[in-house]
Amino acid sequence: MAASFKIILTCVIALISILVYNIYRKKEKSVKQKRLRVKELHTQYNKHLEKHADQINCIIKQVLPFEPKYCSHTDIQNKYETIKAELPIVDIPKDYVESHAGHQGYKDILWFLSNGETLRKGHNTAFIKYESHRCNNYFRTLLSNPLDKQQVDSILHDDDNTLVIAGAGCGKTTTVQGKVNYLLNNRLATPKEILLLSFAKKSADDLKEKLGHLGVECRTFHSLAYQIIKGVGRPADIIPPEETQQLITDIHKKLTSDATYLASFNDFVLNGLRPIKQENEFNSYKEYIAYLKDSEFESLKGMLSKKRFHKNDSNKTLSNEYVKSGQECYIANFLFLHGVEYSYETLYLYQKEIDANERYDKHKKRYRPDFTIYLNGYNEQSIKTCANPEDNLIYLEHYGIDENGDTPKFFDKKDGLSSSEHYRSIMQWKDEVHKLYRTTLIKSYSYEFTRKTIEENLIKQLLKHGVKLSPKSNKEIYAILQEAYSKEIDAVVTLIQTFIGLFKSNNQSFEELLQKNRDLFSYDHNLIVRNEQLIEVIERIYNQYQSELKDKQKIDFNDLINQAKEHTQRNDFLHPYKYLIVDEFQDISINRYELLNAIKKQRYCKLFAVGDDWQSIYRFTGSDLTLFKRFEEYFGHTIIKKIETTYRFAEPLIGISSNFILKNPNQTKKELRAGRNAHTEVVFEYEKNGDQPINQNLLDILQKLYLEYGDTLADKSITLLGRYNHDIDQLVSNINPIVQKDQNYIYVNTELKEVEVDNEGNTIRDNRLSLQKKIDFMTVHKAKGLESDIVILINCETGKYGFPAELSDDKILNLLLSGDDRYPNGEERRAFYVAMTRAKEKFYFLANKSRQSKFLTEIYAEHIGSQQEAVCCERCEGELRFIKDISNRFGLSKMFGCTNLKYGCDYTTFIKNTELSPLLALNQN
Ligand SMILES: Nc1ncnc2c1ncn2[C@@H]1O[C@H](COP(=O)(O)OP(=O)(O)OP(=O)(O)O)[C@@H](O)[C@H]1O
Repeated sequence: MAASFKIILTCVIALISILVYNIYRKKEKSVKQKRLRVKELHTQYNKHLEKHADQINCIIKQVLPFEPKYCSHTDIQNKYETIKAELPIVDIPKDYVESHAGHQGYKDILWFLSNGETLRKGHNTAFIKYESHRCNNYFRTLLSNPLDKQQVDSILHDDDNTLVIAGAGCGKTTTVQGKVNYLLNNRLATPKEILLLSFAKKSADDLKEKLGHLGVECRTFHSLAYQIIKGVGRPADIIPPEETQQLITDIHKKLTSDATYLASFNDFVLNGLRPIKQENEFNSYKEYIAYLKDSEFESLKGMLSKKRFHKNDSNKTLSNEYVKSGQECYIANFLFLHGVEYSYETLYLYQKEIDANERYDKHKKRYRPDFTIYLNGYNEQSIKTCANPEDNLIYLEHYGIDENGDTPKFFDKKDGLSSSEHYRSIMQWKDEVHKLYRTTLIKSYSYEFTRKTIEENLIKQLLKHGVKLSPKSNKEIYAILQEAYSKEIDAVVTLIQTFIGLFKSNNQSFEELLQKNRDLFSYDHNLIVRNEQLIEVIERIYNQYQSELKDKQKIDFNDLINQAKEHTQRNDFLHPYKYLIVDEFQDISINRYELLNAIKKQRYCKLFAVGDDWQSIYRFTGSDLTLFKRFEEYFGHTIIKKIETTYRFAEPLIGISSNFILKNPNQTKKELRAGRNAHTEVVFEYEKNGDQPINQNLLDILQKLYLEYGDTLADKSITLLGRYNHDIDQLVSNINPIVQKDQNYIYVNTELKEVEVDNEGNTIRDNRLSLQKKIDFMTVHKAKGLESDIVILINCETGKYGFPAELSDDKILNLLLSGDDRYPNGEERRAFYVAMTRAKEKFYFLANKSRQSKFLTEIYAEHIGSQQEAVCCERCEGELRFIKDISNRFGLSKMFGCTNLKYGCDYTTFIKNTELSPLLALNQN
């Protein structure tokens, strides 16, 4: 037993020993192998260092060091490329003990490869610091004014792409001048290697005047494109933009002989241009009134009467027919275009009888049904002498209720009733009145517009009551539109021109656009349909336009750019440039970007772009803000710099204008500051005479200016700005203070006075200035880039042709614009900003208060309104106007009414004379 145990134990011990031995052997072998591998690695690495000793040396000496100049993103990428091409990279063994002479150099190269970007930034910061110090005197004396720190900093940054974001009057052109001079002076480029580009001829000529003598090429994009095409040997016959516009207008005229085209076009002018919104879309009465003011619904009949009256047709009387909603405008036009004789809001036949009973209810007093329709050849005048008028007319009431009989949510509650209950009680009262006096009443409802049954129902009811309908032909309708809505027709044609310009610049297809229309406006079916209708019209014009260009063997400006891009892409044209410098970069369009990109891709060159996205106002020539906003996504690695000191204007205009433009969240944040210790005043001047020409207001402004400036006023530059050329028509010729008027200026001849009397009535000062002055007038778009001591913006009103001009901001353009430019009225807001920033010393907003633009309301509320007591209508926040004095047992009081009565707000209030606030007292005038 004991023996066998011993044997077993011996065996176990022997086995364990063998196991332990084996483990030990294995470990020893592995250590040996590892040592061998490390040795091998070291040998390999040493061989690598030896083999590439020259390259390592060369890289250390020639590639790694930064030259004493700006190192661009491409420069460092080139260094990486050189290193990779010259030196295969191997890992340094972890426990390598430095024994080789090349080791440290190799290590430095590896470190450079992983830290190059940080090194580049450090180098550039140091270089710019050094260079601005070195060139301090140079930049101080280069131009008439010393360049400021941000301008110099922008110039010295010399990356692949540099975008300089400027403010108005911050010296964009000055910075471009500085850049060109610096490049030439430091031999970074020869004159032939620099191309200066701008968008408008005026600005390219300005650059030529300032820099042409240095031998650099200054061009517009179009002249560059022409040059490229000419170089290829096929000079094109080009039609300029004015002719393009004329051609599109002519094509439209020709197409009006086509019945389908004409029907679609007429329908768009009548119903598509200002789509009718459902009243329930508005949250407040204020919002609703603002929409009515912007849309300015005027019936065809009203417009015709106005036009004929203003043509001095003595047989005509003026009947202003401002309908109170888009739906009523639609009904009025429907009646008119079906040959139905009607009048709008005429007093009810038995109004006197009703008034005798309804003394205190204003909804029932002076009852005016919406439409009075005359039968059997009668009209508003002849019915007065008719023996039995009720047999020859019917009334039409249009009720603003939905299918459940509810009113829009912003309607007022009344007498303890909800707005719907109150409205329905009035409807019932009207039914009773017509029954009582045996007059015929037909009705239409808001919800019929949603259901699209309005026309069908109207026709049915009118025919039932013996109204003869004689619908006008499309040709007749067009002739009426030409007379009544001529500006609308022009606006649609201009919209089509803008659309075609953007369309050609974007290289999209109509199929793509239709799809985009469905996707983008999926929330609004009516808008989709309305856009499709317009796209159909545009496509007809576009096809004809392209085929006429082909027949005439001509190309337009967009083709010019597109063709030049293709030649550049095919290397038909080889560019010699090292630098592309673009001024006014905010005006860049998709096809101009593609041309720039083709040049850059063909052979490396740097892009230096200067622009101000706050002043991008050339959307109608194809400019797209996205290219500015997302510059780096389009052009690659970019350095962004800002120049924010404005040498033109100062506070408070800087604050007011910056605040205004930054309401659009898509605009770049900038902090403008004044470059001189000055003050630029902003003045709100409200017209006193309502619809009178503004001559007197202008005289008042000049008189006030005289009190401030004295005789030096004669030397001040004064500019009148308008949104449209026709804004100057608000000024009337040949009456004081205007002696002459031209499209581009007015000539003022007046005497200004400064008279002061003491307490006894003795004159202590009597200064007079006989002012004969030419005051320039121009549109905001023309004024871009210009400046004046005093600027007066004369169109600060609401409406289709107001400012913002609602007709120019059509949603259909969103199909061709990127998301960055879809802020409501964004383009008009920028144009308003451009207007404000032309002034050096004083900026005037001149407006009629009851028609003031929403832009002006916004600025006024933010900068002035808060300092004054608000005096406005409690319902729609419109201005109150004095109506009459009232004397009753409570004493003397005054009646005020809302100035938005024209748009349907009949709010009135009575204020005791003793409680009148100073501002309301002022409103009596
Ligand atoms: N560093 C400076 N110091 C003083 N004045 C300067 C400086 N830079 C530019 N200016 C002046 O400011 C004015 C506006 O310059 P410039 O016309 O280049 O501005 P801009 O940015 O192109 O203007 P806008 O944006 O309105 O088109 C010019 O009179 C110019 O001489």
